[in-house]
Amino acid sequence: MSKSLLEHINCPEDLRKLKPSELPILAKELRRFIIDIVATKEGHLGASLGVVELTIALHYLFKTPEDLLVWDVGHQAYGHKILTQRKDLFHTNRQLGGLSGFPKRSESEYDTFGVGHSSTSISAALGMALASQLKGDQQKQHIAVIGDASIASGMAFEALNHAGVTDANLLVILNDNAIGIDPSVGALKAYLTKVKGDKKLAAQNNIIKALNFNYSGPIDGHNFDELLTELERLKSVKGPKFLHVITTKGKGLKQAEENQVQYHAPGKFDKVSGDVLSVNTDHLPLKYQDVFGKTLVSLAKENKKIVGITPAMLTGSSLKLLFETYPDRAFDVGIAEQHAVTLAAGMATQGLIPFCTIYSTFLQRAYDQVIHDVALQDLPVVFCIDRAGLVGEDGATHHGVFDIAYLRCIPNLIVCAPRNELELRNLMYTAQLGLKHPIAIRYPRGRGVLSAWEQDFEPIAIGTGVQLEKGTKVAVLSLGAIAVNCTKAIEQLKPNHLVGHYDLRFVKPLDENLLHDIFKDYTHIITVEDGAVKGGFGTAILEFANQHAYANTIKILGVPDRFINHGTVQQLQEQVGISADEILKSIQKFL
Ligand SMILES: Cc1ncc(C[n+]2csc(CCOP(=O)(O)OP(=O)(O)O)c2C)c(N)n1
Ligand SMILES: CC(=O)[C@@H](O)[C@H](O)COP(=O)(O)O
Ligand SMILES: [Mg+2]
Repeated sequence: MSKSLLEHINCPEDLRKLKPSELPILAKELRRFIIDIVATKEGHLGASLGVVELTIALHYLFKTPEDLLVWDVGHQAYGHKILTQRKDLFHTNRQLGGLSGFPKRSESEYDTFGVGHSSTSISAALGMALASQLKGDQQKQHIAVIGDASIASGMAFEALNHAGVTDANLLVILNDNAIGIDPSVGALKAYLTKVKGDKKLAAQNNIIKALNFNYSGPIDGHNFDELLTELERLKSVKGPKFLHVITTKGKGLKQAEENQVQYHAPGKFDKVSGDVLSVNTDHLPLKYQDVFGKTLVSLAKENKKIVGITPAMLTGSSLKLLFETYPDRAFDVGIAEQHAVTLAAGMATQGLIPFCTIYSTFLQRAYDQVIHDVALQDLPVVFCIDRAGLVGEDGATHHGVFDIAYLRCIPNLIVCAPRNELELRNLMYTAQLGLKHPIAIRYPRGRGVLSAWEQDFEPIAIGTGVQLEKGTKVAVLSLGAIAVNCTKAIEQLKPNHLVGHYDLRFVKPLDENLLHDIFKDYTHIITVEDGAVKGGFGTAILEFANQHAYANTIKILGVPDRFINHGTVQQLQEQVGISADEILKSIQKFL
């Protein structure tokens, strides 16, 4: 039986031995390879399928890894990984100990820049190009591949603005498929749509040319003739260049082309039919994101001041539920976390109650806006911080483990975490009752723990915790949803009189009355959080103990001072010592 082309290819040097006429065959095989593995191992699908031809063309024509290729976000880089020495390992993608789902410098010399968060590629590639210039290297090519949603972000614009006044050897490739995770938004999207239909506009009234780039395109990103001809030409064009490529997200798998939102990361699917494997989830608790979305709709019905804001995670955060009910009161601002936060601040100055929902990891990008625009002016913005804690397979770039530490030090800001869906609802309810300060409510990725999550709203007094279990010797203090692991650990000790369990709920302000009682009643304290130990919840408890000269032993469980890679949430919690079993071991040391 004759071997496939892909079987012969371990690295781009092998690829470069192929004839141009063989590339479409390779593209077909590469697509099949990606589909077959992602169907069972899960991961990001649509984006990688969309850039198969572009990936092959880039490695075919450029001399990678000497020429530097930077992928933006990196969720589209599966083809790149497979063609750059990782084909045999690709089945381990995103699993514990396996390949990362994103380019990563420590994984391969072909991964020139670590990514996961969007809109960094132009800055990084420009930095590399300027470094080459300073080193006197005239030969090296520097290429950033960025999507239409990612290029609309502030960071990407900052980089274009800089690049346009340099003579750096930089090629920016815009992979325009008119969609991010959800359909792309904004005036730039409208402009790009017009350019696709009206080539004259691209030639005359061109926003990229105005920034001093040599613009070409739009070209068909699935057509090798067009791609190879244009990329070859651009190799010898000096200075900053911009190639506008049109592709279809999910290309080559019918369902992925037709349902681009779902097939961004579809979970398991049938590799032959392409259908997503339907799992009956009726008996399972809702996802936290849906409790947020549904609760916001209920609150917005009663309180006309409520609006919702998301930076490009309309589906992921379930803000789409508000959008479907009140389209005028829900804002998807694109990948623009900084803008989302300051937009919320502006709205709050005018008496609106903005619920700004942002993944914990992406809020990192808007840190100054949280401090300078919201907290400093004490504006009552409600931050609903989704994907807080370890998120699993997306890994180090996406774990939401820093927010407790980076928010707790900000004056005026209330920081809390619901233990379950009811508490999430009640905290959201409390937040729109005329609160005079900003509040951050953090909750995890995935499902909650309750079946009866929808009950009458009850306000929660700010800065109050609750006793879940009374003990005498060891007090376990948890913050938020990680309480479930503590409960499971303590249940294994039954009959238990020694171990108490308290959900502090608020890391700021702390429930000092409750803490005084705990420190008086127990000798040993164990704090548990799904966040960074340095500066986090446990540290807050330690500060309290020091301030009041308590001498109890305090053990802090949480995410240690290193980046945590990918794996299932359960595996990673085990690894860092916050799974039920690991918490139990820590408790037993004090018994
Ligand atoms: C700073 C940041 N915000 C949000 C995200 C979540 N995110 C990942 S991919 C994506 C959409 C990217 O769209 P685009 O750049 O058009 O690439 P495509 O998926 O179409 O290939 C978003 C919003 C992110 N990775 N980084
Ligand atoms: C690549 C990226 O940043 C997103 O696609 C992210 O993986 C979404 O995470 P959730 O699956 O938690 O929505
Ligand atoms: Mg796109």
